[in-house]
Amino acid sequence: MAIRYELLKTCHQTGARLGRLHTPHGIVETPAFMPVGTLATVKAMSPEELEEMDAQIILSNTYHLFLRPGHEVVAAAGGLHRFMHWNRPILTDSGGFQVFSLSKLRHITEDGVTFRSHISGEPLFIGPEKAMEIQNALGSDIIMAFDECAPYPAEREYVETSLERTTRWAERCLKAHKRPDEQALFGIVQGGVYRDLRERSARSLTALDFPGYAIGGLSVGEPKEIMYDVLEYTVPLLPDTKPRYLMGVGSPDALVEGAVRGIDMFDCVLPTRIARNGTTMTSRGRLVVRNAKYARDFSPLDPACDCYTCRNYTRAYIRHLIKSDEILGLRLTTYHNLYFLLRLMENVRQAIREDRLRNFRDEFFAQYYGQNS
Ligand SMILES: Nc1nc(=O)c2cc3nc(NCCN4CCCCC4)[nH]c3cc2[nH]1
Repeated sequence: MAIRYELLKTCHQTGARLGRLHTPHGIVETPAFMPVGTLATVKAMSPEELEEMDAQIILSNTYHLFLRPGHEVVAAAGGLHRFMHWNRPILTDSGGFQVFSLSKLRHITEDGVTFRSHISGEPLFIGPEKAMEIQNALGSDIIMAFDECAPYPAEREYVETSLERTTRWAERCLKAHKRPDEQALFGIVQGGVYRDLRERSARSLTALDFPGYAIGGLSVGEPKEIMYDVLEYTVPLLPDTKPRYLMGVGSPDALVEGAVRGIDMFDCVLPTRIARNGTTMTSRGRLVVRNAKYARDFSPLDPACDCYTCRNYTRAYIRHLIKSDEILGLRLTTYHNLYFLLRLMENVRQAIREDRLRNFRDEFFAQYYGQNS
């Protein structure tokens, strides 16, 4: 078995669970947040800094690495872990979502998706078999089925046709996957915001007995309340002995609300992306450090944070760096934002251990969202 999920405890106050995901590159305590390293690097962070802040697992992208440098180059380096000098677990997304969010002139057929590279413009193709070939070559510990993430909003019949094809693609992925003992293939539940379609997708995929399940098709512009509704009726359809991964979700409220509803794994570019324009996450809410009001503020980004950035630098200095486009500026804000979310997930795990996640959520939200409202 490539991975083993150990269910340690279910929170009595909520549907949250404490787990341990055993992978060939180490153990992931769940619920866990996965920093996104799309191009084989978590932007502005070194692997040593990610280890220092206790990032347990990171995400990388099939689509991007297929285009550049090419999965054959990564394979020749000995795989993604060797290539990027990261020896903890890696999860790779399968490319479906990225083709739609990045490339032009894409065209879906039963075979897969033809598109033009957003870098060179050359015509390319990815389908289930190609997505497996690329991820097998990358050597990530967890790989994702090739799917279509239906847009939001989308007509019911579009979502239905799409989920039926995604299920057929999932079966083709299972057949094409060459290394099931070393790399765990997760199925991805689709179905948009239609309850009966979500149930159909979940039932079809659980019948195929994947080692883990992702909930896709969310965090694509739908209101958060709708996302939480979809989780309420989709998560219970997934086996509780296997990990559940909510794709593309990473704001503090959505991480806590997702954990409350039984999600074990999350990923999002949010913390690293907003850091690069000087927006930081603090225990008292978002702080846009480039704002003039911090020009002479010699306190840390977050007085309640003990990260490298908050122990050694001030808002005034970080603001100066960001305004001056100094590389150290975005490194410091990135370090802090990732540290903040990783600590948040640690606090969520502790709250589950103590059966008080609902209380924790209320206290955290009052601090994070209260002051700014
Ligand atoms: N294979 C696959 N299938 C999905 O349905 C999927 C659904 C997703 N939904 C998101 N949302 C990302 C939202 N993100 C928020 C911060 C700014 C950039 C976009 N990422 C996703 C990735 C996905 N990957």
